[in-house]
Amino acid sequence: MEAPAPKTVQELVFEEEEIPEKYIHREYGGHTNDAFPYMEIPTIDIGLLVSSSNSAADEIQKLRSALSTWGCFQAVNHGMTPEFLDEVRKITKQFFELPVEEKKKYSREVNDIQGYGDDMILSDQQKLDWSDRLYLSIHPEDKRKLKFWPENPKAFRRILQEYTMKSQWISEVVLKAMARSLNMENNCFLDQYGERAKMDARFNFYPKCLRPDLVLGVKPHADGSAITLLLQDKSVEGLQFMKDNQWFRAPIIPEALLINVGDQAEISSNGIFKSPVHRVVTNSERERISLAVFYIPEPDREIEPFESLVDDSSRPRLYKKVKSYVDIYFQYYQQGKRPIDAAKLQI
Ligand SMILES: O=C(O)CCC(=O)C(=O)O
Ligand SMILES: [Fe+2]
Repeated sequence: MEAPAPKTVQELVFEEEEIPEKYIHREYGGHTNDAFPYMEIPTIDIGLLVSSSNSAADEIQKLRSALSTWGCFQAVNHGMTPEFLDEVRKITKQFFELPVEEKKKYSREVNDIQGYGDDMILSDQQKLDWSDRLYLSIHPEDKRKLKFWPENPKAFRRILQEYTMKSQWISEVVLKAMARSLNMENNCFLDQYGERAKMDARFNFYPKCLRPDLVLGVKPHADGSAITLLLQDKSVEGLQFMKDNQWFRAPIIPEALLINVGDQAEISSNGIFKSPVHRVVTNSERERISLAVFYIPEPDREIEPFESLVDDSSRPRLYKKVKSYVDIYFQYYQQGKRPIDAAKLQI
């Protein structure tokens, strides 16, 4: 007989008073979000990146500087209206508000990432994240597993389809601008990642937690993607980025998408762009949602630093060639290690 599926965090909140040991992070400092300073995260106008105006060059310089320091920026003027972003937040909330039994129609299978559920358990010592998720492959279309795509709320599939198309356009604009900012040919990232690069969506739900000082919504990690587009909750903070060994909280700009470098673009750029370590803290008063879209190279592509960014004297090659990075990623992540360390060359 199969073992019963583990409880989602939402069920724990309803049924149990004590926080189970596997969620408790002993090393976590027990601070609330407002104990941390805000990061100075740059805002970039996506419309300017595609324009031929004089300000385009300045914006591209700003992008390079953002991605080589914080590794992220707030994207505005990206073609999605604030009303549309609110609709995306609304279907996310509506899905997680459904009764548990209804959501379980979309439960992921034990060893598959797609579907609804809690943190995937890959190691015995693993600490669990205080969040429930719905993980869906959204592009290319033949990678979709529609049985996991909610039919309730009614608008879910239509809105996700539109969000997918717009996110793809934004990702391509950003990847081309990243190339130009390095004085390279427009399509070099896109060509390395392949025509059938994937996009996966992760809808995150962070229930309230009576002891936010003991748990983490998401443990510290850097993304395994090439880049990630994040739609934050409109009013509840929780996301934090690490820089120079200190945590900073990410501010909310309701109409912006927060875009960050993932490990694979750090590798392609030979370390010029930084894949930032980030985490999510929880909150005793309010639940929080977010939606991350990961842009992931085709699995059989070899990802390695561009030749033109390697120079034996001034900028030695920092990373090996990697393939199917996302597979090694999860093994490392769940043991609390940084997967990109596996790709580093000893210098
Ligand atoms: O919820 C957030 O703000 C961030 C989530 C995140 O880092 C992720 O899904 O990889
Ligand atoms: Fe992340």
